[in-house]
Amino acid sequence: MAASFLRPNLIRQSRAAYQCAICTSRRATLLAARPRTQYTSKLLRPPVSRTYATVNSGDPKPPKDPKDESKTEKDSQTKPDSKKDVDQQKQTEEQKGAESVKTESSSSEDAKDATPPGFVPLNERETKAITEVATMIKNGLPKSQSQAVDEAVHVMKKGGIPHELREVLEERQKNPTKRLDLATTVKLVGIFTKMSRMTAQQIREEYGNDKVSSKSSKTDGKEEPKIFEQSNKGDSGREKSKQNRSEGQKTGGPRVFEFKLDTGTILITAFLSYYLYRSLFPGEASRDITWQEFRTTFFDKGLVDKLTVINRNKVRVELHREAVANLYPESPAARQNFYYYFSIGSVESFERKLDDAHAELGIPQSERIPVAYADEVPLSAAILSFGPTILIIGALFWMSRRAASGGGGQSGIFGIGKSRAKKFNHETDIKVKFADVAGMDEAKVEIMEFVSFLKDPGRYSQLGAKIPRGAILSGPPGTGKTLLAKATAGESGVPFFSVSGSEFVEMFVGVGPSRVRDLFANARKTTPCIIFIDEIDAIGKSRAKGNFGGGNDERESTLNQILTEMDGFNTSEQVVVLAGTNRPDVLDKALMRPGRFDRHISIDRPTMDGRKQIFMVHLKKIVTNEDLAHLTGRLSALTPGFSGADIANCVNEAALIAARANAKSVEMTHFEQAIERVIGGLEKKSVVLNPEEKKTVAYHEAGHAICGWFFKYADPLLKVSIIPRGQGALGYAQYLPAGGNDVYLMSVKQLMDRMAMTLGGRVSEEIWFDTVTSGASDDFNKVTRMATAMVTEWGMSSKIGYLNYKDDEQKLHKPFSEETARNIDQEVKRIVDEAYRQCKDLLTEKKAEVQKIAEELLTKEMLVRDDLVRILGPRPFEDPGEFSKYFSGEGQKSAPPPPPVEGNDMPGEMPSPAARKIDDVQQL
Ligand SMILES: Nc1ncnc2c1ncn2[C@@H]1O[C@H](COP(=O)(O)OP(=O)(O)OP(=O)(O)O)[C@@H](O)[C@H]1O
Repeated sequence: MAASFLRPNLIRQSRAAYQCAICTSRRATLLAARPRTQYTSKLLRPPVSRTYATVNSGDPKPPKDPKDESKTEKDSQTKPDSKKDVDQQKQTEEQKGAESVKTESSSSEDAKDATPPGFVPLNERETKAITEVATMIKNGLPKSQSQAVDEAVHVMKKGGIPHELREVLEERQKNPTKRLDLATTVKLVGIFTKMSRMTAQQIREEYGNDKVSSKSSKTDGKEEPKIFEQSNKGDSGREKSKQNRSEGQKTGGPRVFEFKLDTGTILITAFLSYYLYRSLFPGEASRDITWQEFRTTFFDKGLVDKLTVINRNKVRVELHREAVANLYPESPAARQNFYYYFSIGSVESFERKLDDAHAELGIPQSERIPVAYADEVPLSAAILSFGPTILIIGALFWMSRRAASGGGGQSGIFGIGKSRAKKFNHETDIKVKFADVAGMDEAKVEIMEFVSFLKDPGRYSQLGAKIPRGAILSGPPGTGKTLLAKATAGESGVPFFSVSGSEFVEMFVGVGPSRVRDLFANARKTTPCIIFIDEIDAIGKSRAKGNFGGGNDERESTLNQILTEMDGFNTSEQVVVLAGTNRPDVLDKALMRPGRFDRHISIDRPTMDGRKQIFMVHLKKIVTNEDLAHLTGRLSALTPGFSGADIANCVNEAALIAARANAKSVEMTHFEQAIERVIGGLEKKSVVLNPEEKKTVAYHEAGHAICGWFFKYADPLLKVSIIPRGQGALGYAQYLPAGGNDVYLMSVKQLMDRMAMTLGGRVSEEIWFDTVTSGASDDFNKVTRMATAMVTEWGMSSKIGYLNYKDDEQKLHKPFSEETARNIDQEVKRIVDEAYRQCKDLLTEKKAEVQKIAEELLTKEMLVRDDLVRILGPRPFEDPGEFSKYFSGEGQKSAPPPPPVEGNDMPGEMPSPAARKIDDVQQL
């Protein structure tokens, strides 16, 4: 705000002020010698003269009388050099002032209200003194400047003088012969400048005010003029308020609100105000000017200290700060770090111009203004170039702060190398004991050794025995590997670190090994303890195999780190590492060598006995009134191939079904429904088959059932239904595993009977309908796989011989010749054709039985083993083994188990009674 109206003044007034200031400076002579005619009075005249003539700020400025101007100039040129001259000068000034007032009065006759009232001329003594001082200052100034001083004096005579000037005057009066010293001269120049500027602005404001003017008109000459009365006003105001306050207290009048300000409040307020002011009106740090402005305003006046050419296109003007500050205390140029800039076309032209200017002013070579050259990057460009870096650092900082604030320091960028292992405390978290792990007796014996080592290491060390570092628990999903590891920790009463192999893998390089290090470091702090790494195949894959297609260095280095850490254990360190995997075959050999995972404990799906025990464990948790021995036997017979997790799920499912039926306890039917549901999926009542489709499904299922019933080595049917279930299965059937026991070996006869039974559905359709359906595709798939395995793996084809061509998906080329391939195809087809013939012969022979079963199915939708016995008579072959014990009872609602599960070497292919029927637990 201030800058906006000061700027023109600065340019106009700087000349007058400067000319005085330099009287005492080194360059005074130089400048005095300068041809002064170059300054035109019009250009240099301070605005005071115009302002003074215009009382009302809103009025247009009256044009200057050229006569007056020339006259003033003429007067200014007169340089009094004696006391007489001074008197004469004084008279001239007075006369001029009077004339001026007269001129103003006459020029404003039309607008009387514009006449400035209340002007109090100085008393005679002061007038004389001020004129004297002005004369001294004017000495050596160009005439235009003298005129400016004259005009300031003129204004002062009307408006009064400030205290400082009065002091100077008094000093002069005491010692009239004394010459003005440098400090006083500078001070006086400042006062004159300020005076003229203040007069220009304030007279308009102060004396345009009627109230003030009427008040002022009453003042006599002894009083301080209004424009310098502010401090007095303040004092009297304070006194008045004091007076008011005491009066108010006395009279009980309105209380005057008082602000009590302490130093702290003042400082804070000052700081806040400054901050607010700075943010609203940011101070200038630079200002652009033109060459001409530079020349006339600064250069010609000797205010320039140094010039710096920046980036060859701009020049920074460094001024003599003290001189500028003394002359123009309010000018921004007086501030530190404020610079003027002007643009140049080229450095050469600038240098030429500067040389010319120096020459013009007659400045000798040795005193010329120094010019420096610099390359500077603008702040904005610097910020821009550093922007991305700052942004990244900021983001990292922010992320680290976030990491530190949440997630216990394990999330975020700095927690990335920390192990994610969950630590279970044996006292609070791990309640699992070996009693909770049913079956797997051999595995338990193996792992028990770790428990006794952790409990009593001395027993082993005293005999010099080294305890195995760890064990790999391998087996199909849900067979209780984690449970066994937990039970080990629970039994030995040590902390248990559980982590999944995949948690070591991150997208950042080096995170895996670092997490491994961290995990083992933590474990060592809390020895004895157990580390359990689940799904270790995620990192422990064979390095040779894993490298296929580019390799995975990160995974390898994680594995190496595990190997190193396990090697690094002291024999005394009681840290046992257990690892679980479903794919022991892909693990790196180095992991399995003695000294690392010494023990390899294979946990298979539970046997009949194991299932019984597992059922027993889980049945304890639910309410049932059934005979537990019979129940567990029957249920385990119904669930061949079920893993521990499947059994746990079944028991829980049964409890849920019972709860849905509002039963008081869980009954056998609930368990059977649960098993059906686990095997076949939900009944889909919404899928409604049309009668023709239903008939086809019924005859399809009847074909399977008859085959199962009359082929000796096929699996006899326990239950069949044509209610759609699961994902697109239109029928559902359960069979007793062949021979009534868990199957470990399959003979050619068994395989042929099973294949024939699998084809029973399609053959029945062919016999009973004009056309066949797509419902047997899954059957064909199974049959093909069985026949292929017979030919290529089990050596059951005389043509191919005793060779194993097991299909390996990772191999791109078949390991046999084209001719062998053709022979394999022929043999597979031959076997399937044989099975087909066997099936067709049977179903043609038993056409009536097929029809009976199918019709019954269509009416009842579901048949159990007893229905089959009723319709077909007892099965012509004895059912050996334990199964008969649980399924021979009359009227028992049977829910027979699914077929045996395909193990590594077991076929386990079963017929699909209907399209996409799910009858193999492995497909669940
Ligand atoms: N032998 C068993 N005795 C009792 N419950 C068992 C047994 N095996 C499995 N379970 C049940 O199955 C659940 C899952 O078992 P667990 O998590 O140990 O399987 P896993 O072999 O580690 O599976 P994955 O290989 O998928 O990790 C257990 O919580 C438990 O309820």
